[in-house]
Amino acid sequence: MAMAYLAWRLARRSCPSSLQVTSFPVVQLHMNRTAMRASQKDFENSMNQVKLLKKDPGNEVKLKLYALYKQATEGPCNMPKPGVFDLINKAKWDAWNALGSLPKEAARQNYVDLVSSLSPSLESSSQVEPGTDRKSTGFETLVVTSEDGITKIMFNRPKKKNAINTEMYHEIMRALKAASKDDSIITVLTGNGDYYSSGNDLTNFTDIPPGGVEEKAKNNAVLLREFVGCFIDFPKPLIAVVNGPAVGISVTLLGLFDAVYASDRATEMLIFGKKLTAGEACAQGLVTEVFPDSTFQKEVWTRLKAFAKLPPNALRISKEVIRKREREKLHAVNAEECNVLQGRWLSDECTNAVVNFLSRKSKL
Ligand SMILES: CCCCCCCCCC/C=C\CC(=O)SCCNC(=O)CCNC(=O)[C@H](O)C(C)(C)COP(=O)(O)OP(=O)(O)OC[C@H]1O[C@@H](n2cnc3c(N)ncnc32)[C@H](O)[C@@H]1OP(=O)(O)O
Repeated sequence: MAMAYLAWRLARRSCPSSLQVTSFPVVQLHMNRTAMRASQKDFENSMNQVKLLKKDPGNEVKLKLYALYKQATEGPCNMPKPGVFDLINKAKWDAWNALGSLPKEAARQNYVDLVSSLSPSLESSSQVEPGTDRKSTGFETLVVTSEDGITKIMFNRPKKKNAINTEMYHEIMRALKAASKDDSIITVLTGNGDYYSSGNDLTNFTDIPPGGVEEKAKNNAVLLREFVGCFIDFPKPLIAVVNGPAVGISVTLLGLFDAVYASDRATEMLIFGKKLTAGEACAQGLVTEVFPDSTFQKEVWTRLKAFAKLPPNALRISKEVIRKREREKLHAVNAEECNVLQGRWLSDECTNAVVNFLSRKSKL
């Protein structure tokens, strides 16, 4: 973690204005009424599409749809918690409650995204013009969509606060590689639910291979180096839309983004065991701009859509000019950090921290 922070400081030092340089001209746009209606219309279309589904999407998806619908129409869960034996209502309550204070607008968007991911047959009935809104399937832990020149990679483990498990590390790398080659202009990372991400999934440390913990630590270090390397080498403007609290590696990675927009609901950015509010992270240069949660999605996506209309080659070339001066150093710091981490993962301090977290429920 310390070294990732160093990478961030290094990036900022060697290019003090890098956030600004690739944070594009400020375009003052306001959500117009057409856009707001379209969003509500998409939501209504999606509700109709759900009724037309030919295949049962399964209980987990149905619960997600239920929760997002309730959140989008009524806001945060306001029902008393059902008793333990009332299994169905308890599952519904849990799903809704897990969305925390996710804004209605974001819930509506997530509902639309989820519905359009459910069946390829829906796409033909969708009113979206073919080719303007594409969803990549084949991801278990992400929802990846491409629309209006923006590829959106959304962490999609809201019940686990978007903790990054091994599968998600691999899928993020795959999604970034695909986004670097697709026809989108900018790429956005964001989280589904009330968290941006709670960082490394601590259960990653529990699956020990036959070679023991040393082999595990070594494999993790190799993978982590490749993972962070994908962010260092990503060629297009990369934007983080930090919709809620962010922890650990999800925070340290922010230094490698070109712009970071945070909701003021991201009250916790855990770094070095210290909590920063989004405003404090902004003052430190880790976040580009903070928005009130009530207007966060609207303001940020309006801005991003405007960025995506900027000349793509100029954006890429600007990023390359900046990044090439620091790329070598960033890779060197990344390699060093992964070596240090490989040792730290074998320490008693790390084992104790993981065991404490994983056993905390049994202590209650
Ligand atoms: C490339 C491949 C390499 C693979 C591995 C090595 C990579 C190493 C990367 C670098 C190393 C470290 C950097 C880090 O990211 S360290 C930070 C790790 N994160 C944490 O310590 C946060 C732990 N979580 C919490 O403290 C809390 O959950 C919370 C985020 C403050 C939220 O609290 P809450 O009370 O609101 O919600 P809670 O009930 O705790 O959580 C809901 C469910 O989500 C599960 N969960 C949350 N975070 C994690 C996590 N990080 N790992 C695993 N599981 C997590 C939690 O257990 C609950 O699950 P359940 O409902 O009990 O089933």
